[in-house]
Amino acid sequence: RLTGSPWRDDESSTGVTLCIAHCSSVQCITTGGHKVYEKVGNVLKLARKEAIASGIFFGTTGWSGNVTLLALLAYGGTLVSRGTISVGDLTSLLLYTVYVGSGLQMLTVFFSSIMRGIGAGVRIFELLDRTPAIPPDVGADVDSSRRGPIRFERISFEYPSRKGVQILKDLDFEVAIGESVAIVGQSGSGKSSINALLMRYYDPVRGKITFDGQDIREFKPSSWRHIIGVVPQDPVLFTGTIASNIAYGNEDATREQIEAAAREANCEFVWGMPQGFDTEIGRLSLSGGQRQRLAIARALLKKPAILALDEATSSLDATSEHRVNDAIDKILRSRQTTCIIVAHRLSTIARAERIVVLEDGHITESGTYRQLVNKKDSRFRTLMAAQLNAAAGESLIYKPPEPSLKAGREREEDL
Ligand SMILES: Nc1ncnc2c1ncn2[C@@H]1O[C@H](COP(=O)(O)OP(=O)(O)OP(=O)(O)O)[C@@H](O)[C@H]1O
Repeated sequence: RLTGSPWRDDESSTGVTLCIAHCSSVQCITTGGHKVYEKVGNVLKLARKEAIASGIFFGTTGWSGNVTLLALLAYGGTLVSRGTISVGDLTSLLLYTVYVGSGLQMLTVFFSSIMRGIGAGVRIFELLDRTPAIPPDVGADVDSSRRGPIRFERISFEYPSRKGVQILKDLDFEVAIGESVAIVGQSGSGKSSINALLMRYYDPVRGKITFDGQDIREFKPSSWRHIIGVVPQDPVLFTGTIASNIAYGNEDATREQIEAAAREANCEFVWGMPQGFDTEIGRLSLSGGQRQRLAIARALLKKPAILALDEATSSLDATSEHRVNDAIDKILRSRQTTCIIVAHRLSTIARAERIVVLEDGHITESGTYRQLVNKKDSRFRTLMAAQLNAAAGESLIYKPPEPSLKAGREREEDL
């Protein structure tokens, strides 16, 4: 209780923090931010309680201090008038009492500040003391120049927070060096979970993932993650310059390397900015497509052995999607990097050399774009029916990317 403050009320303070962080969503969903007022109201109630409690405490101590002084003055005055003590004695006594009293009062203020500090510290230390299920610095280092196939061997997986719900069941597939594989499936089929396992945010319940024949659990997670470039659906930017955002995680990168990665990722918009790579940006100060391309540049700067694209084009408009797909194409064409692409958009999926269909936690279909599209009653066709029909209708308008791969050539004939 002593270490508490209104901000120790986790539910309310987390609610307020979330509401402020996502204020635009809150405003459009609740048309007036009622939730924010509700949460702020809760915090305000607690703050009022705290203010009343400290008001009573400081009021009482201040009042009793003053009453003590007056009593001393009255009693001391009578002693002086009787000649028992001198005026000097009384003055010294009063001064000492004032010093000791104000010292004690400062001690109580200091004490309450310390208690608040301890309260805040406890939360931080609770977090720091948590033992990660996957220690980030235990295991063998992975040489950043190492290349090899990735194998998902009979993987079964369930989230620790949802025991008993199997997300992946006996998942078995391989991605060769430099190959690009698109994972397709219905929403919630477990596509992103495959990436989460690859990144070792979680370990499978059964089975193993191997890289170059070695179980990835033998690698030090921080070192393993260093050879993987990730482009998520909603990339996070940090407050700082564009250059520092691209170089995030690669602090030793030179300006030339940063610019080369930006060029490869089609970040031409950076050169159009008044301060170029030194332009200061915030969390959301670029468009979705620009953020996506910046994330691709960030991933490319690592020269990753594996590139995991997780719905990188799902939320983009046609122009941004085209620019991002073009950047992805350049990577696929170089064949230096093994690519695992989780995507919903046909235009992105069709760029991969091989497509695997994920259903009910395992792979139900695998093949090139052409094989799956031409296969009668294929699951891929059912899943992509709407987009395939739209693509068929627009086949005269839709221009597929430069076919650098065999699969690309096949796909071009089909679209
Ligand atoms: N952190 C988590 N804890 C518990 N369950 C989760 C977690 N993340 C995802 N899930 C559940 O796992 C299942 C698969 O989720 P996943 O995100 O892998 O699907 P997805 O195929 O990528 O979906 P989408 O295409 O909509 O992104 C879903 O049922 C989801 O509710």
